[in-house]
Amino acid sequence: MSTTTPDPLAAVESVRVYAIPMRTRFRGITVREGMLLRGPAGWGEFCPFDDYADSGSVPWLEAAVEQCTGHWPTPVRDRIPVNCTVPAVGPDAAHEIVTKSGCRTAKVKVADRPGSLGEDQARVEAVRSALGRDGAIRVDANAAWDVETAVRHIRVLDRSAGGLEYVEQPCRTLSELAQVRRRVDVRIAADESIRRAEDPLRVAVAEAADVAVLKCLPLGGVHRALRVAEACGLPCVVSSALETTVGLAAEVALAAALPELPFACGLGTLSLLDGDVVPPSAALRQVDGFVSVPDTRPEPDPALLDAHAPADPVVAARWLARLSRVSALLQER
Ligand SMILES: O=C(O)CCC(=O)C1=CC=C[C@@H](O)[C@@H]1C(=O)O
Ligand SMILES: [Mg+2]
Repeated sequence: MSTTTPDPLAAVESVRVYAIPMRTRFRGITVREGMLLRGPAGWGEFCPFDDYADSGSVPWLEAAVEQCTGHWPTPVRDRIPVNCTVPAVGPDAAHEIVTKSGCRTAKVKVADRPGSLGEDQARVEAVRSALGRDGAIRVDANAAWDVETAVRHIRVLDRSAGGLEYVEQPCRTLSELAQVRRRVDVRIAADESIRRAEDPLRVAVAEAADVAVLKCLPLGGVHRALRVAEACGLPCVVSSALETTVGLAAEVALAAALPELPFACGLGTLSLLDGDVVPPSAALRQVDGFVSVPDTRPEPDPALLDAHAPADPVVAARWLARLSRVSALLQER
């Protein structure tokens, strides 16, 4: 017997495509693209990175639909401590990013390319000099190392940093993370191991990591991410997926609702984008290391939506086609 599942986009009233340049190349991205969906509860953001196939983009769509049709859980805090994010830039630029941010925690991208250890050390040293002794430094290797390289580089970078708060995703697999974790004195955080897992609710991350990084858009929404937090049983850090204020609002809602928030969150990322879709007064920008939890939903400014619409119609057509394929997959589930 076949059952008809409802069209996931049935409640969506309109969609807009955006293309916003990045201030600095980040994660290989120079222009952040995505879609905004308007529904009865407000706006949602659908913005899977290019390396997410259609099946991996389904949770991103679930998150967008949750945003524009659902409700947020009750917040337990009214502001979120955040880290500044330092891309793979030179030491002077890294120093300036940290100083200008006012944040007391910095997340530094490392292992951007093979043979980058010397540059990584210089970047981390510059970040320490900008933060002073009492700031916290974490590094993110985005799964670039094998176990031996990870152990060696983590020890070196821990010394350069004068102590690392944690290392995010040093290697690809959970078993590699567990091996590294047994051999270094620095905490290990899992990001891709959770957000790219087939079933994030069942990832046995406890042996492999000390901290779980949660991004609610790739995890299928705020409510699903809260269940992942509970299931993994680790302290959680909420980190953005480089969204505009619309998607960032969901990440902030997650961080606001988590029962415990022992570390700063990676939610100061609006400064990486050269533009936003809401007026500056409503932008979820960090100030002195905190993002305030808003009590209203983000409302894009029509003029900004127009200003950030992609100039090339091929880009909009590509996103509309992606939305339609991913929503068909979601409907099949
Ligand atoms: O956590 C932060 O400080 C900012 C967000 C961030 O670093 C990332 C956002 C999205 C994709 C990424 O490759 C990257 C990450 O790996 O955590
Ligand atoms: Mg990461």
